[in-house]
Amino acid sequence: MARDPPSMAHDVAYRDLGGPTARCVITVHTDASAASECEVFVERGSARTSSDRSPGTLSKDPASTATTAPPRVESWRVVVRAGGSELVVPLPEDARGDDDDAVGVRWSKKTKVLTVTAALTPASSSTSTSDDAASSSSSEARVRARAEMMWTRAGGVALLSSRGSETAESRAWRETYVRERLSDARRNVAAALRGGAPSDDATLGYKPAARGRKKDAPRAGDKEGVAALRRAQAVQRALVAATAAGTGRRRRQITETDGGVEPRAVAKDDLAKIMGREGDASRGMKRREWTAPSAPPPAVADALATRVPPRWSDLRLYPDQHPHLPRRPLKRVVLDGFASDGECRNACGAAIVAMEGLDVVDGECALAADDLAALAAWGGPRAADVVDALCRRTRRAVEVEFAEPRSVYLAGALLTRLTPRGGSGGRGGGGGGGGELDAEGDADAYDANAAHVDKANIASYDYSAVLYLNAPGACFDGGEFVFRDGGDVDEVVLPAVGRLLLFASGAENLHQVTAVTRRKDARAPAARFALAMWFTLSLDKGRDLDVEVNVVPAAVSSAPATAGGGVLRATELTDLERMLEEKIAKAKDSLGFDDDELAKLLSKLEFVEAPPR
Ligand SMILES: O=C(O)CCC(=O)C(=O)O
Ligand SMILES: [Fe+2]
Repeated sequence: MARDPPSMAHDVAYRDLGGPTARCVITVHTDASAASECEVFVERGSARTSSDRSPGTLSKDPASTATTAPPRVESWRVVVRAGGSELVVPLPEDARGDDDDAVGVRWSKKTKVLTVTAALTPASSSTSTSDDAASSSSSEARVRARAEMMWTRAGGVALLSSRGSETAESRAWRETYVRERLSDARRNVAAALRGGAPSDDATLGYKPAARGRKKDAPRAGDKEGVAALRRAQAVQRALVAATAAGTGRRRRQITETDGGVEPRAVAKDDLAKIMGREGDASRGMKRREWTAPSAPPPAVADALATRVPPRWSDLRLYPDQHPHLPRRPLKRVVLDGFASDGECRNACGAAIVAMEGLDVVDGECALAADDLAALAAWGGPRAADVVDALCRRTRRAVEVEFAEPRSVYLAGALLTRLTPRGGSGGRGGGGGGGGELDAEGDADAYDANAAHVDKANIASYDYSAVLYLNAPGACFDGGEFVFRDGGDVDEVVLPAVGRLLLFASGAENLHQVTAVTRRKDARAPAARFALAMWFTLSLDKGRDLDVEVNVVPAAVSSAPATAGGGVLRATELTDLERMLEEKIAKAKDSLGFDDDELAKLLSKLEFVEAPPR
């Protein structure tokens, strides 16, 4: 039966972000019934020919998004098509998208609202006369060198080979990456320094150092919610006390051959389910599987029996204490080869670039990775693509591994970078109970090294997943994941490139991460990268990866900045240098470089193209 073409009411808002950049938000209300009915194009130039058109089809599968190299940009407009309707939103004559800019597209099935977000700079600030070209070119080299240094300092060591030297592959990748992401870094640094820290406004809603842990915390007025969380955290404290590190704890290295769990090939059927439409069933994914303790340590059991009201089944602690609830699996799983080396490198690179300008607290920098539009704005479209694919694959792995018949939703994702903590180790490793709530329901700063229960901090978390993007050795020491079980056993999982760790988020999985340290002979700063993901069975607490689409069209990437094109202006570069200098000074503190070391590094690096070896 023929349907009327969907209607498309829309409005356009421009927001000044300070400096030369403005944000354009196009909100389209449509009665299209599915995201797949909508297409979004960014059109460049005045003529509408196929070569002028960079299609960014809003589809369920980001990989299917086609790209054509856009021509030189004169003007541009956004075209939205749904069914038989077409909406053309011309952007102001004097505006153009930043080179390499990310245009975010978000479709909400619930509200049928399509949001297109783009950052714009006035055309006048990006054109330059040919007189500028020469100075532009040498300044660009300087900025490149600085950007590369920043990259290295920020953790580019992730890409070193085990011998401590950079691999040819990673060098090629880094060079491309730095070139492609220079403008992102520039924007990030500018945003970061404008107000000390990036504001919400400058980051498409991305909250820099908020670890995502508070988003589900009850408000001060929500007495019951606060009380429930306090009870949860009381148990977390009891668990931490009952398994306190120190005397007599035994370490079991789960991922080592000696005394560990034997890895086995993942069955073909499971592999096909986990990889989904990504195919590639030829990859050598291996699984280790073992169990979490089925009962709490006696001291905790006592505390539960006397202090915890029965209705506190919210935390769904040990399943055998709550027989009326579905049994939660006690399984712990490690999947090796879950992500490819390339995916891990890209995710690391995304983290490195997107973390420019973000706060580092006790050596940890965390970046919300579940808001793809924000991630794209910070790390570039490729960042969003790779993280999106990894989250979707992880969701499938959770379903397969835990034979979970219910729908599993993504509740949160963080890209994390752990570097050595300053001073004498601070609060690290002592088990302070990460992210505790105060009376108002406010969480303390999360402490990456404290023993904690994920569900005691965010009640809606049901499954936890950590994908390791780099490994100890060349890059860092320490940074082990430790399950702190009753019975005096510590079960240790070592990070490895592409290794995924899965466990249920409840109290049977008290865990912590040991401090990241720098090797004595290390030539580069230590940094441990991971993508942590949490899944929930509550629809209203998570994002349905099957329904909601949050795709950044690759279409908006454009030609790399060239001196001849006059894309970068000397005045802007001077600003950038100053900003980078400030950033370096900040990095100095967090990475523990002293002034001499830094001065040496700076003098060496001023005009070179390559980072230090
Ligand atoms: O990075 C890791 O290995 C685990 C991090 C973690 O436990 C968390 O973020 O909740
Ligand atoms: Fe955790």
